[in-house]
Amino acid sequence: MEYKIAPSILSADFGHFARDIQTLEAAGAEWAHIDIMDGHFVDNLTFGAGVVAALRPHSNLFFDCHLMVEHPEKYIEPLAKAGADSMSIHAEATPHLHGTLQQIKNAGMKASVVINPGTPVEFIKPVLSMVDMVLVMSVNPGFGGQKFIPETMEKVAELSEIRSERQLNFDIEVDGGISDLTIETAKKAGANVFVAGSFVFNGDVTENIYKLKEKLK
Ligand SMILES: O=C(CO)[C@@H](O)[C@H](O)COP(=O)(O)O
Repeated sequence: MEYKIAPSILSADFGHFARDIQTLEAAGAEWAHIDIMDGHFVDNLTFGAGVVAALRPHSNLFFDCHLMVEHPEKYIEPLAKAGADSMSIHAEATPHLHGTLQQIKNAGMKASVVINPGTPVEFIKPVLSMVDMVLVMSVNPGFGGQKFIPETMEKVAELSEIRSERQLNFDIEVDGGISDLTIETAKKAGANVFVAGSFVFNGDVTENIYKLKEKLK
């Protein structure tokens, strides 16, 4: 599995997204992680497909959109049109998980399922054969700058085992509290895509991405 750093623009300068996303690309980040929050599923409100569409002409990065919203199905068409590459939806957010993931794939995007720290892997077993990625939240969703929850890595290890047992192919992404101190723990558990917000944007972005990549060698 290829390792990927996916900086979260939740910690970027909201007045300069285009500039900051170009800095990420120049610094060697593989993906841009785009946190879409509706103020209902989580207590924070960010932006929607309009901002994704506005950023698309400024970057060739893979746009990894993490939907922390109720009714994620309503965002599929707008995000596909906006140029999103991937859409990650919370297992806790819809009673129609399988159908919504299928709709995402039909719209031409990669489909990913997300689980909160309190949600077991068991809950998403029925969709593992159809997803491109599983995102394991290593903090409770809604805000950047929170402390990494190490227990969530047990779920990363469990997913990694299921993947090899069932000969599946999905990426495993971790999100929340990832820094140069925690990334190795996530890597050892079996993750290959690492979201980092505050660690990347607090200080020199290029240097911070380099520090994360060094830990993956
Ligand atoms: O989805 C979220 C928060 O809900 C994340 O993507 C955060 O943006 C990660 O921020 P840090 O924990 O790396 O500061």
